Formats: sequence, C-alpha cells, structure tokens
Amino acid sequence: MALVSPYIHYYLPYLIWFIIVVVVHFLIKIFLKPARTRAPDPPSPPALPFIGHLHLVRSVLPKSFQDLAGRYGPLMGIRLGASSCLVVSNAAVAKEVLKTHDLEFCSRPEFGSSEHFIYRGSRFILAQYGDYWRFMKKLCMTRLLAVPQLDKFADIRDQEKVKLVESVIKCCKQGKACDLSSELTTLANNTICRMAMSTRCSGSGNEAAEIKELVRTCMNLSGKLSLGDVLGPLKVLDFSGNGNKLKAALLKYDRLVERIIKEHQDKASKGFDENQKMDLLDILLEVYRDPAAEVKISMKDIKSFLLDIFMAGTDTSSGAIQWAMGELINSPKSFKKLRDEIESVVGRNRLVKESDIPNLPYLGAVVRETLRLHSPAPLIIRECVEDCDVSGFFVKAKTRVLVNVYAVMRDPDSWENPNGFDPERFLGSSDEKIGGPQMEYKGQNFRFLPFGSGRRGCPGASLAMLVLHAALGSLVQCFDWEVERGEKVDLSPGPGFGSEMACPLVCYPRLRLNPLKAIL
Ligand code: HEM
Repeated sequence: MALVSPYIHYYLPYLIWFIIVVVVHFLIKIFLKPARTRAPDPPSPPALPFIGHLHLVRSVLPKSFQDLAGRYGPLMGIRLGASSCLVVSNAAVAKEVLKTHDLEFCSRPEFGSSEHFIYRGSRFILAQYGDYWRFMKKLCMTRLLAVPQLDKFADIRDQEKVKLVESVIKCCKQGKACDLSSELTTLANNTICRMAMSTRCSGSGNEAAEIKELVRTCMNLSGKLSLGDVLGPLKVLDFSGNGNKLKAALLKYDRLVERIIKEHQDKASKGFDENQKMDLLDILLEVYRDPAAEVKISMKDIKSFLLDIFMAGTDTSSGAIQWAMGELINSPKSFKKLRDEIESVVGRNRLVKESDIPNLPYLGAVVRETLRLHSPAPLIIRECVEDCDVSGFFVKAKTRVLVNVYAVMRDPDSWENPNGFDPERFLGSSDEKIGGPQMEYKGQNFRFLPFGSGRRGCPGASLAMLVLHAALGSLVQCFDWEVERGEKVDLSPGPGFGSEMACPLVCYPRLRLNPLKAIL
C-alpha cells in the first residue's frame, strides 16, 4: 500500500505556500515587533574604563555623591571600579524608593565583608526580604526593642548615664582632658550589652569591654573590606589580609557569646521568677526553644543577631552624641538655651531623666538638628528585587541603591540654611515648616530620614533616642566645656562614610553642678 497519497503533486504547492505564510508571519512578528518602550536608564557621569567614576569621588563619599547629584540629578548611576549602584539624593525620589516602591526596595545587597562573615546567611541587617527577615523584624518590633521591653531596662540606662557623668567628674577633678569619643562608646556599648545579655551580671571578667573591642575591630575591618568591592571578583584574593583578620575577630566573639549563651541556658533551666527581667538573649533563646515558632531560628542566627545590634547600635548612638556636643560647644547661644531649659524643667538637684524628654523640646530639637547634619548612617543601602521605574527612569532588578540621606537632609530645596546648625527649625514655633509633625523622626517625613523609612527602617530608633537625649542632657546640665586653647571643635567629617568626626572629640570639662552628690 502506498504511504504517500497519489494526489500529493496536486496539493503540495498549497502546503508549501501555507508553511511559508506561517513562517513569514512569525518572522515579521519577531523582528518587526515594536520594541517595548522602556524608560531610559538614570543619568550618570562619563565613566573611565575599569575605574568607572572612582576619579570623581573624594574621601568623604556622601559629600562627593551630593556634589555629583548637583550635576546629574537626584537619581544617578555611579560605578566605582567593579561596584555599581544608583544614588538617590532628594526627598521626592527617596519617597518613591522608600514608600511608593517599599516592597521592591526592601532587600539589602551582600557587600564588602560578606564572604568573610562566619555568620553568612544569618545576618539580619543584610538579610534578603523573606520569611527569616520578616520573622526577626516582627520579633524586634513586638518584643526585643518594643517600648515595654525598653521600659523594663530604664534603670540600666540610668545607671550607665550616671557612670558616664561620674567618669567625666573624675576628669574634672584630675584636670585632665576628656576623650568624649571613648566615654560615649563605653556608654552605648555597656547599655546595649546589658540590655542584650546582662553581661555585667555574669561573674566572669569584663565581657562588655571585650565585646566593645571586638565590635570595633569587626566594624573597622568590615569598612575596609567594603572598599574592596571596587575590585569585583578579585576581592576574594584578600590582598590586605583583612578578611582573615575579620574571621579571627568573629571567631573570638563567637567563643565569648557561646559562653554567655551557656550561662543563660543554665539560668533558664532553673526557670524565671516573676520579678526576673528577661534580657534580649533570654527572649531569643525562648523563641529558639519554642516548637510552635513560625520560623525556627538557629544558634548561629542568635549570635549573628546580637552582633548586628552591637554593630548597628553602638557607634551610631555614641557618634551622634559626640557631634551634638561638638556643635553645642561651637554654638554657645544654643548651649545656653539648652542649659536654661534643663535648669527650668529639671532643676539642679537631680540628673536629666528619660521621663523628662517630652518636657524638653529644645533638647529634642538639638538632637534632631544633629541627626540632620551628621547622620550616623548617611548612606542607606538597599537592593531592588524586581525591575521597576523610579522617577521616570528604569531600575533593573538586583541594582544596588544608596539613599544619600546626607544629601537629602542638606538639600537647599528642602531646608533653609541647609549647612547651618539651627535647632530652632525643629520647634513648633519655627517659621520653617518641616512637613509632618516637626519632631517626627521615624521616616514619615522624607526630608528627614536619620533612621531610614518603611519596612526596613531602623528598629532601634526609640532606644537610640532615649540614650541620646538623656546622655546629652546630662553632659550639658553638669559641665561647662572647652577645647584646647579656646579653639573651636573641628567638625570635619572623617573619610569613608563621613559619619565619624575626622578628629575624635577631646575636650576639657569643668564641673558646674553635681546632682549625683545626693546619690553617691
Ligand atoms: C543614632 C542611632 C542610630 C541611627 C542613626 C540608626 C540608623 C539606621 C538606619 C538609617 C538604618 C537603615 C534603615 C533603612 O534601611 O531604611 C538602620 C537599620 C538598623 N538599625 Fe539603626 N540606627 C541607630 C541606632 C540603632 C540601635 C540602638 C539599634 C539596636 C539596638 C539599631 C538597630 C538597627 C538594625 C537591626 C537595623 C537593620 C534593620 C533591617 O534591616 O530591617 N540601630 N539604622
């Protein structure tokens, strides 16, 4: 039987014609299809091969980016060697990124030291948006750093503030210069260590001091390794050896925290009595043991989380108080106004307390003005999780985005006299309407973003504000301050992120009144 129809010669030309029509149709569709109209890429300065825009940036990154944004706009592309990102520099674009597109920009990229981090994969601060991050953030906001938990540790913060004042009184009595940078780092570190894991309460050695040193080392090395990002894949070669040094410091931290965890587990096995306060580690271990927890956290997650809050909370808080003191010493009028306010509200017989804060609006204004001018976290780092358009420009998934809050909070279109220290602008009576309630700081007002905004905003903001107000208030209440030979404080920012002073704040306090006499 023939397999091919005898009429093939009759309908073959029609079949060929049909196939040709179909193929041509698809080719036309593919090649002549109008290209999907995509928004243009954000503007970018002309780049050089390999180094990109490295030749255009100076030592203080946020300031450099601000200057470039003046020429290339509030959303611009920057490439430093192998590392590229978009930089946001005004309130309108910051609002688009942090509010309109909050979900698209609520991840963070891995960068800098990630390869050398022994807790890689557990880092809360750098976690991708997902179940683990959501669970930990909820835990932060509802328990670990929530107001009721902060209230339980008001006595610890008070004791640490008293220790700070005592230590400065000692400098006065000895006629010595006071290294405020070191004093304030000790205050912030001790406060967080005690709230996080009651380190002073555990008998063995001075763990808080050890942690302070380790956190400092990790921060320095992480900062240096971040600069290594410009080398791209070559950075894994770790030419400087900083990666290995970081690993060594982390292993030391790991052993120390392991010991503290063991003490906490022993304490938990005996049960907590009603009056016993659970510190952050107790709560984390309770969640670790909870079989019904939405997400099962590991010991590595716990250790990493604690390190994250030490790294995020210590230098930021102490740095902000130093900048505030520097600005106040250079501005005797503001110093006197603040002193007068404290004197009239608190008096001379006791130290400023956290509960005084709502009654000290000028203190609140000084703290906010300091955070505006000297943000301890001037570049907020996010990553875009899917393609989107921002401000009429195309942003590809996985792009790194830096919100330059230094530029946003010094933008002349948003602020009068943007580079001047002028706490009055934050007072309700000010003519300068800042937008939203004048004292708002948690990211509802996109001109003022010291703690970021949206889902990824800082969970430690309330704690930081308590520490900042009480410590600054006490230093102004009890002492007069001078720098060497009556000079002004050098307020130049240090290299890199520019969040620290170029020269640590060393000054001469003179005891004015000692409200501790009654306590001591
Ligand atoms: C003056 C002090 C502080 C400043 C200026 C500050 C600022 C910031 C900023 C700008 C961010 C990024 C927010 C964003 O992406 O939108 C952040 C994140 C964070 N901060 Fe703070 N912070 C301070 C103190 C603290 C303290 C005391 C703690 C904890 C004890 C803390 C814990 C964190 C954590 C865990 C994150 C990461 C949040 C996340 O990725 O979801 N911070 N902080």
